[in-house]
Amino acid sequence: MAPPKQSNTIDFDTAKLQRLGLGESSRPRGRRPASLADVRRQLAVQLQTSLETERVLGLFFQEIQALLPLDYLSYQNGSADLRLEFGEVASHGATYHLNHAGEYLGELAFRRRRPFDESELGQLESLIASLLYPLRNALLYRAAIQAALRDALTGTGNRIAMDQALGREVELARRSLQPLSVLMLDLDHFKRINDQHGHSHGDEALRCVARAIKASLRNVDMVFRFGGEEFLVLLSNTPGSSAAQVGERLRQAVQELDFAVDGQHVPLSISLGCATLIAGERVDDLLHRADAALYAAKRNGRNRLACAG
Ligand SMILES: Nc1nc2c(ncn2[C@@H]2O[C@H](COP(=O)(O)OP(=O)(O)OP(=O)(O)O)[C@@H](O)[C@H]2O)c(=O)[nH]1
Repeated sequence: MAPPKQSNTIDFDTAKLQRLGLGESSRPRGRRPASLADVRRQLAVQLQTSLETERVLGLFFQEIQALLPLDYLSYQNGSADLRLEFGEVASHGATYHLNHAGEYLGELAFRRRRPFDESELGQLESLIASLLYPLRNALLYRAAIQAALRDALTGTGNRIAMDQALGREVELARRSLQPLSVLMLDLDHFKRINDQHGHSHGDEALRCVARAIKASLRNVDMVFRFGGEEFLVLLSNTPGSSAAQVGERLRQAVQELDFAVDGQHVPLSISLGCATLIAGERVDDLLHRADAALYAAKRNGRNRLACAG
C-alpha cells in the first residue's frame, strides 16, 4: 500500500506575505505560536549563513525539529540537477512544490512515523516560508557557479573547472593509492573546417565532437574544453591500459560521426595523448606528458592515440 502522503503547493509571494505577518491562511494556526515564532527567528538567522543548497536545507531540517519532529527531508530540483536527502525515510509524508512567480524552486518532501495533523501542516508551511528566500538565493548562486565553470559552446567543463578537478583528483588518487589517467585530445585539421565551411560550422563541429565524447564516457568521467579545439578527459580510478581503450573508443566515435555541412559529409577525427599519474608527480608534469604524447600522435599521422612513456 502506498504510504499516506499530503501534497501542497507553496507560492513564493504568498509565503513572503506570511513571513511579514500579512498573509491569510485557511489552515488552523499552530498550537504553540511562541515556539513557532522562535523557530522562525532562528531560521532567519541560521539560513543566512550559507549559500550552499545542501547546507541551507540541512540547517532547515535541523532547526525545524525544535517544533516539529521529523524523520526525513528530501529536496529535488530537476532543472538544477539536484537531489538531496536528510534523515531516514518513514511512512507518513507531506510534499510541497515550491514556486515563485512561475519559477520552480523545487520539491520538498517531509516524512515521519506518525501522520501530520492540520495544525502541524500550518506550522510546517509557515516554516517553509522562511526557507524560500535562502533557497532561491542558494539556487541562483549554484547556477552562477555552474555557469562560471562551464564552457558555453560545448557544455563541457572549462579551463577553471579543469584546474580545480585536476588538483582535487590528483590529491585523491595520491591518498587512496588509486590510478588516475588523462586523455588530451585535439581535432585534426580543424583550421581547414573553419577555412572551408566558416566559423559557425566549425563551432557546430566542436559541439558535435563534445557530444560524442560525453556519450562515450561513464558518468564519473570528466570532460573539459581547455583550448580552441582541445579537450581533456579525466579518468579517475583508471590505469593506463584501460585509459588507452577509452581513448580508442573516443577516436572511433568521432571518426564515425555523421557531420554534414549543406548536406555534404565532412569527416572529423581526433588525435589523443594518454598519460597515467606517476607516484609523486605534479599536475603540470602529468599534463606535459599527455601533451607530448598528443604531439607524437599528430606527428605519426593523426586520427590515432599515443601513450606517454
Ligand atoms: N570555430 C571555432 N574555431 C576555433 C575555436 N577556437 C579555436 N579555433 C580554431 O581552431 C583552429 C586550430 O588550428 P591549428 O592549431 O592549426 O590546428 P589544426 O588545424 O586542427 O591542425 P592539427 O591540430 O595539427 O591537426 C584555428 O583555426 C582556430 O581559429 C572556436 O571556438 N571555434
